[in-house]
Amino acid sequence: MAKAVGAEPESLLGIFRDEPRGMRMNYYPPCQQFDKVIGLSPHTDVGGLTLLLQVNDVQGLQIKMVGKWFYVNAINGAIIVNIGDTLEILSNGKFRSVEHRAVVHPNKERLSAALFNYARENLVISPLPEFVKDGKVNYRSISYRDLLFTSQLDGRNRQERLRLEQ
Ligand SMILES: O=C(O)CCC(=O)C(=O)O
Ligand SMILES: [Fe+2]
Repeated sequence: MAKAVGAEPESLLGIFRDEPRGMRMNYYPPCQQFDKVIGLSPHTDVGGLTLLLQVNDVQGLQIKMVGKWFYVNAINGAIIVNIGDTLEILSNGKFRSVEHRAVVHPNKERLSAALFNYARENLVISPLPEFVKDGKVNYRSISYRDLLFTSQLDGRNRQERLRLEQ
């Protein structure tokens, strides 16, 4: 990703190397009233990259694009890679975190496992100079701690609040 903007890979790698990882296992029981409930509310992940596996190959992950929800339809056993808010800010918006949610299946249970990579807890996150073209900084700085603790399941609101007016 750093190479995509002509930067040294170390500029991004250095931020996540040897830092904590988190893993979440999600279990979604089947629900006949699948159109009236939600498995996991719309949100973006907070960290760098998320590696996500639909453990028992039941689809349920959806992403929002141009105001509409779409199934991801992942290949069986494939790992889905999502971009998180930290990476969006570091990359000055070159890579955008994806708003996603999980829906439930009417008669199949669903399992997913997500591996998150986090930044150093005392890091102040702001766009890396390598990603700032023409001096245009698109995001306010925020401590990683504050970003983490303002995390809520509220769609893309968190990083939209950090975007600077153009
Ligand atoms: O179950 C899924 O496919 C999504 C899980 C997820 O978004 C998460 O754990 O952050
Ligand atoms: Fe997520």
